[in-house]
Amino acid sequence: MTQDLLISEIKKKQSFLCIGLDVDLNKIPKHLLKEDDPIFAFNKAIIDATHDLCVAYKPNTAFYEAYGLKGWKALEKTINYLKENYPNIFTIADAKRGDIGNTSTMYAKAFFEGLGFDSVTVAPYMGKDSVEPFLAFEDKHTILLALTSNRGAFDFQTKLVDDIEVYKHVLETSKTWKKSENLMYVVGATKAEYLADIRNIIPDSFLLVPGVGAQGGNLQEVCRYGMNDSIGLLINSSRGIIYASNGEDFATAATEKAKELQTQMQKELESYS
Ligand SMILES: O=c1ccn([C@@H]2O[C@H](COP(=O)(O)O)[C@@H](O)[C@H]2O)c(=O)[nH]1
Repeated sequence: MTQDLLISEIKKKQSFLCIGLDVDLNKIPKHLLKEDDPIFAFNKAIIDATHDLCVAYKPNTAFYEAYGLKGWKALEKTINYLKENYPNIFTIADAKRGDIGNTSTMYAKAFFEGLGFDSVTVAPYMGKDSVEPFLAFEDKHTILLALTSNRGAFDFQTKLVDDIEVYKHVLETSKTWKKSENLMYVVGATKAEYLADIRNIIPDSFLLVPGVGAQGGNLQEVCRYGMNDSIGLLINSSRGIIYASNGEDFATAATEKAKELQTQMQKELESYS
């Protein structure tokens, strides 16, 4: 999916919401556990109930890998369901991959060709030759971890190297890589105070921003410092939407939570334009 199509969907839906499909069988409604494939049944219901309100879905692969072959099959069914029914929705495999070049190529093939995701999250730690194999894929997007939402982000990402924070090195250096136009970046909503500096380095890139809701990030603050002329933001919420209720009404409860965020996003879009 091209970035232009993503931007036009954001404008059409007045939403830059990404919904995280982090399925935990201990948290989904009990009545779904008797389905053949409870993970897919849950995802299908959530997607059908929320697709009008969001522009992206982000399954975190850990939640599928944890259930072995059944989990991986549920992930495949979920992405196929999205592609067949809602082809204009942007899909993100939150897999945080990255390895030596030939291995990265295989990871990229697995997520872009095998599963058909539009994008995958990648860790920058192993450098240029570990990321460029992902960037080589046409109309696919590599979402590089820049400044993450967790406390551990301060262990390395904000440390100074040559008087510059490591996450700034990641942003500056990655801009020099081949096909860097296919890059987007992860910046945690809990790090909104860093967004002005980040926008000085990468004014035009899309940011995937997890950490609103359960992690305490503030949507308005993220918009104030992170939005650009093409909006440039995908704000993710996972648990806050998909586990709004664990009863029979879980899908309606997810719609309501997604609607709350979409309404706030619409207000931000109106005040920005
Ligand atoms: O910096 C990061 C990078 C990734 N994540 C992932 O996003 C979701 C957040 O889920 P919530 O339930 O909305 O907190 C989850 O998959 C994380 O692994 C992140 O939180 N921060």
